[in-house]
Parts: sequence; C-alpha cells; structure tokens
Amino acid sequence: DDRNNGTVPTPLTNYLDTQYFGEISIGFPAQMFNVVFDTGSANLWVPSQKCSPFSTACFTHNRYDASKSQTYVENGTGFSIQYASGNVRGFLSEDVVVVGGIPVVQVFAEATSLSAMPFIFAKFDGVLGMGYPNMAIDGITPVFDRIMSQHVLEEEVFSVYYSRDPKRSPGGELVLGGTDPNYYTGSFNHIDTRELGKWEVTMKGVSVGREMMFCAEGCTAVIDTGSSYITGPASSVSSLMKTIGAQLDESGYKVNCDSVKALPRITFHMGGQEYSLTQEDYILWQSQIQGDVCIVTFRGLDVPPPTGPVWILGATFIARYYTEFDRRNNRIGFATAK
Ligand SMILES: CCN(C(=O)c1cnc(C)nc1NCc1ccco1)[C@H]1CCCNC1
Repeated sequence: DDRNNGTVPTPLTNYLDTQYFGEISIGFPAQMFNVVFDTGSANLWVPSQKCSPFSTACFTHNRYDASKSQTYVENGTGFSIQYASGNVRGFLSEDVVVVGGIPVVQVFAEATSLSAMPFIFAKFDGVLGMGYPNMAIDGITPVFDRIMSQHVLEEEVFSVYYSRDPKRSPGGELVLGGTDPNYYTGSFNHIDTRELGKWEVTMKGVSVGREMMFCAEGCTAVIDTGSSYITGPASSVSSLMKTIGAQLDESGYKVNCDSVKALPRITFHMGGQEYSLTQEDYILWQSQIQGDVCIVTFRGLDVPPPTGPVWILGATFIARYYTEFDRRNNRIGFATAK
C-alpha cells in the first residue's frame, strides 16, 4: 500500500528487544541483506564476498558479491568506520539499493573485515546509516538523501516503531515519507535538533522518581535508532544504578527481579515535555536456566568532547516513544507508542 506516496513500510525484526533490523536489496538480481536503520551513523555497509575467511563475523552473515550483480559499478576507495563498540573496514562500491520499495543508485561499503566484537553477536548483516550527510564518512551521500532527491516522498521525514515484545509481529516498522498511526496514540511533540546535521536535541534534565538527578543544567541527547540501550556519562549512570540498587557485572547492570515492581520511573525532560520510562520499559526480564535475570537497559558510556558528554537514547526509549525524524524542519517528533 502506497499511503506514503511511493514508499511501503519496511517491517522490522525484533531480536530480544535489543536488535531491530529490516530487509534491503542490493544489486540485480537482488541480493538481500538485513540492516539496522541507524540514525547514529550515515553510511551503508554490508559484509563483502571478498572478506577474509578469518573474519568470523563476516562469513556468518550474508555477503555482497559484486561479480553476481549486473548493475555493480566499481569504486575501490578505502573505507573504515569506528563505533564505540567495534570497527568495520573495507572498500566502496556502487550498485542499486532498494529500501522500502524505492531504488537508489548508492555508494556503499563492502566490509572485508568486521571486528568480532560486537558483530559476532549481530543478527543483522550490516548497517544503513540514517544520519545527516555531514556525518557520512568519505563524503558519501546517504541513502535517505538520495531518496529525498527523487521527490517521491510525501514528507521529507522517516519514522520508527520498535515493538517491546519479541513475540509481537511485526517487531517494528520503518516508514519513509510519513508516520504510521497504527503504532502511536495522541499527537507528536516536536523538538528542534540541537545543531544542523545530527539527530540530537537539548535535554533539560534526567529525573529519578520525582527527583531531578542529572543534566539539571542541560545536556545533549542523541536519538540513536541503532543503539539497543540508553547510555549516559559513566559517573551519572553508575550513581543512577546505585539509586535503584542495580549491580554491575561483566554483561551490564542487573537488579533482583523481585525488586522490579518497586523501581522508580526515569524521566527525560526534553522540549518542555517529560518522557518517562517505567520499570517495564527499562528492565529486560530474561528467563534463563539458572532462573530469571532482570537486566537494566542503561549503560555508562563516556563520549569524549566535542561530541560528548551525551546521553544516547536507543531502542529502550524508542520502543516507548514512536519517533519521527524530520529532515524538512530539522526536528524530532515523539508520540506515545501503542
Ligand atoms: C549498529 C552499531 N551500533 C550498535 O549499538 C550495535 C553494535 N553491535 C550490535 C551487535 N548491535 C548494535 N545495535 C543493535 C541495535 C539495532 C537497533 C537498535 O540496536 C551503534 C553504533 C553507534 C551508532 N549507532 C549504532
């Protein structure tokens, strides 16, 4: 159905409420890839057929084979992207990429080496950056900019729904050119992006229960559809975790499951609105062999200046607040997710 004038919603898969990804095709005949639609970066990369056999993370995923695509155009420029959690190296190629039913001729990276951490845990093959062009490595025009220049979108926006329940289908949805009222209630509250060219806003505070505990003098919040959790400055998060009685172990913060119902709501103050997360929003309740484990979906992460210090609001937040990314007006809209 083309209610967004030329585009069809892309259903997303929800893996354990921590990874959300959807299908794109590259080349002709179509080679299919599962990618994270990531507002925290602005490049498209997928594993390459040419990746070294020693790159475990590479051969356990779908790989692009240029020799099998009639629409492949060679480029060969080197590429490398560094995330806080790992890195990707490869070279550039050009081919037809189809996203949400829209074909674009796109320069993307064929990854020939993927750091085992974290990509051996990735259920997705690659990443499709939905960030602004000035975030793009090698000055490559991002996919969404190529789509906007085709003037097929009713509105120059895209919207993201992430389900909170792994059993619910679809696990999420990306809409190019509009929003999907099936997945939110009420109206949107909009917040202008802090500076042109990043999906980030000014946050006015973070409160726990009724007490304003962090960012009282203002700070930056990055809205990152490609991150699983919420991250904040390590010192702030560690004192937040102490307040709720969470323990840090090698795989993150955990709380005793029978203390969950008494946990306070955590509220992010942005654009004159209060965006609260209840314990069921921010606790991942996992039934494991040795009994139930309750993971707190907050992580400490110190991002060095000038970007940092920042709070990064990832899937945990987006699952509760349906998010519209508006390139026309350089603003982000939140509505209560259904
Ligand atoms: C994609 C790289 N990212 C991850 O945080 C990340 C890493 N490794 C694994 C295995 N998964 C990740 N994200 C899963 C996910 C999908 C949707 C929501 O969260 C970040 C890097 C910084 C920019 N933003 C994206």
